[in-house]
Amino acid sequence: MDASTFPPHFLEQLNAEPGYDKATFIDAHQNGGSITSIRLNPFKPAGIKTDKQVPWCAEGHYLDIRPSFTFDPLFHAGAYYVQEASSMFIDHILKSIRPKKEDAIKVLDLCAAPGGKSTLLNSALNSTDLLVANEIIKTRVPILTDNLSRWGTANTIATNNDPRDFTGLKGFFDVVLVDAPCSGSGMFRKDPAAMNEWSEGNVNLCHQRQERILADIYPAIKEDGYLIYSTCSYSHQENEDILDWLCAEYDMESIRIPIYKEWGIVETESPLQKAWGYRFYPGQVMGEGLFAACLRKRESTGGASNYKNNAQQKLAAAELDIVRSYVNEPDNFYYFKVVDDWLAINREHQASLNLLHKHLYIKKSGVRMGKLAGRDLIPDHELALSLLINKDAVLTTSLNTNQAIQYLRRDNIDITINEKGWSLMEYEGFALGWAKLLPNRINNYYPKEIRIMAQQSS
Ligand SMILES: C[S@@+](CC[C@H](N)C(=O)[O-])C[C@H]1O[C@@H](n2cnc3c(N)ncnc32)[C@H](O)[C@@H]1O
Repeated sequence: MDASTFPPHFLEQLNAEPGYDKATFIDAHQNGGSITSIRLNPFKPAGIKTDKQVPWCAEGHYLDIRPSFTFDPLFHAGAYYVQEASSMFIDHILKSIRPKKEDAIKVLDLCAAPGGKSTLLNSALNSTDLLVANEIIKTRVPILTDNLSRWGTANTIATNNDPRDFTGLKGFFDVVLVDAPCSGSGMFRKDPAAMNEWSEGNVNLCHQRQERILADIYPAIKEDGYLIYSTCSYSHQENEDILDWLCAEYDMESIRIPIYKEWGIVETESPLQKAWGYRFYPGQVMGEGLFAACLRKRESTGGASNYKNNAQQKLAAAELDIVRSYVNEPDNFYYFKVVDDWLAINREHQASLNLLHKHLYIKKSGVRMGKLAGRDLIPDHELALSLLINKDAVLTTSLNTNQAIQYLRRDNIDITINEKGWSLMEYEGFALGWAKLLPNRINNYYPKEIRIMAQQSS
């Protein structure tokens, strides 16, 4: 890749951007190779050996070689997420604005699929904090809910809404992340084909869409709450100009995020309002292109105090007892039914859930536990991957690597087991899903939609 490979006018525009160094940038695109990084799940510590830590995220690690994640059962168990390192800076922003996790907060990840930043935010939250992960595009919701399920927590709600649907939730969120759809130049190194999509016209369209999204979501931020804004674009129009527009249009204050010089991140100020932003250039940081900024809302746009709603479903006590027996510390959860499915969410979020139901199209809430058939629970995949499952209440089967791959392919598993009934299928102590053990065979219940389809190269 040389300078002539970039789209016309792209490098010219970059020349004017703060902190940009042409030679380093082009060299990183020509010779930089690809950087592999993962982020460990703090709720599923698996003792994974890694090479070097991502400086701005304690759970982020670089790998010297890119292994085949598809054929690693721990990946499917949710022990880690494969994430580009610069994106993990959002963790640093959240921890900077909330150094102590004292009062519970409500966080919205507005543009969430496939869920990289949702699982990042979730890792930094307590179970008493709520994370709402929203994705506007329906076909992108399943990957988001799968990734949240793998992470295993019961304090998340996934929704499928347009940003304007949140206007009824005035002042509801303490923190809103808008990881905006953008022109994507920050991903050129990873995905050179994205260069064909880039044009100045598209940058302008992205800018307009970003303003629309932010205007729609602004009322849902609480007074003194925070907006974290990020893009994977280098364009001023999508970054500093957006900060200028936000500060001019609304009563927002820019928040300066502490960074170390060694990290290689460029701190910028927007031209008019002097709002701080953070630019990541490949070659200067060990990661791809990113822009991030944080602002505090200084005004009230209504809401917040009215949000009390404790509508309770009538649940049969005998059924509830069965469901609770599958849960560690069952008093920590609120149980409810959606059609025949039982679900559980950290109990602090009952009122939020009821309220969100009135405004949004909910695609996942807490953990789906399964259906009752008489006194038996037909367990759901989400329950297997969740942190709330009481392993003393179920059979467990340990699989070696080959058996785990057979299981994840939804194939027959070469194993002899003498027990009968639903069994949690585990690899190195981490649950992968369910199987039903029958006298002469094992029924593999790994979900079809996420089974491994690829062939392993020898
Ligand atoms: C940069 S991606 C999000 C990546 C995600 N935050 C992550 O870290 O995994 C932007 C997301 O915004 C969504 N999107 C596209 N148009 C949108 C709109 N008008 N309003 C809200 N979200 C939109 C896209 O479907 C996409 O999932």
